[in-house]
Amino acid sequence: MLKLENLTVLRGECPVVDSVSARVGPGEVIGLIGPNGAGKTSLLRGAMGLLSHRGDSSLSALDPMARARAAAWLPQAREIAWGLSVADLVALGRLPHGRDQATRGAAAVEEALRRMGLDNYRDRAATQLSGGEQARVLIARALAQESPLILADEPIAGLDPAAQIATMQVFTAHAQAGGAVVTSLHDLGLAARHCTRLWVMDRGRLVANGAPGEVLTEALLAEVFHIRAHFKNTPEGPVFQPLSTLGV
Ligand SMILES: Nc1ncnc2c1ncn2[C@@H]1O[C@H](COP(=O)(O)OP(=O)(O)OP(=O)(O)O)[C@@H](O)[C@H]1O
Repeated sequence: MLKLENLTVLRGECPVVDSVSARVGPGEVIGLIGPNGAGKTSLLRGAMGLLSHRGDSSLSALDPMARARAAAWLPQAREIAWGLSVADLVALGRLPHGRDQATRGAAAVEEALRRMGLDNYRDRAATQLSGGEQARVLIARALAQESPLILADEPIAGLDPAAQIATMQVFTAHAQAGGAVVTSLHDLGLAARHCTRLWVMDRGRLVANGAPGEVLTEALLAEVFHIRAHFKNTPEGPVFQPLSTLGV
């Protein structure tokens, strides 16, 4: 669903993502983790073809409409400027499908509103919602797009705990229905619990790529995140708790 080959992303003249190669297949929820400035946003934007890059991303070669049908992009900046109703804003996710899918489109919008718990918000002006509510509307817009792949940049930042878990569960459901998600996030506990695989970025490089239990080692947490943490596999899934910072 996504293939990155030696993807190097430039900000101006400066490479901020260094020769990343990775693949995403159906059924995967990839958690893209790493410290501030590690290159997570740049990797996602480069993969979408939104930043100048060297190397290849299977998405960047597509024309914009085909790319939007292949992948929904949820950027980190989530200010809503248009005073549309929530339902109309979520319906914008259908644009890549043109007019010929009007019936399917209405159903997809309803499903997206339901999944993000927005049924009772449909007629509200999106600009008059709280920050977390607006974030849920934008996730719903991405779901309504019905693209097999979702690339999301910190989609759960600013959501309350229930909405964070619900969103990760929505991503899991999307993957289990044959899609895939790549989402950056800073909550390593949610990453460990809800992601099938983690990509760890550090100073522009992909330094680990594997199952949460394999990746979140004491050594990696110290080296990349400069923290000490408690990690335990429980019957309810992995539990991860950062404990203290380490000197850098
Ligand atoms: N517009 C820009 N121009 C130049 N350099 C930039 C620009 N935006 C980001 N950078 C630099 O690129 C590097 C990677 O930034 P990026 O936003 O991809 O990191 P990130 O891992 O998403 O960080 P965060 O967790 O803070 O969101 C950083 O060193 C940052 O300073």
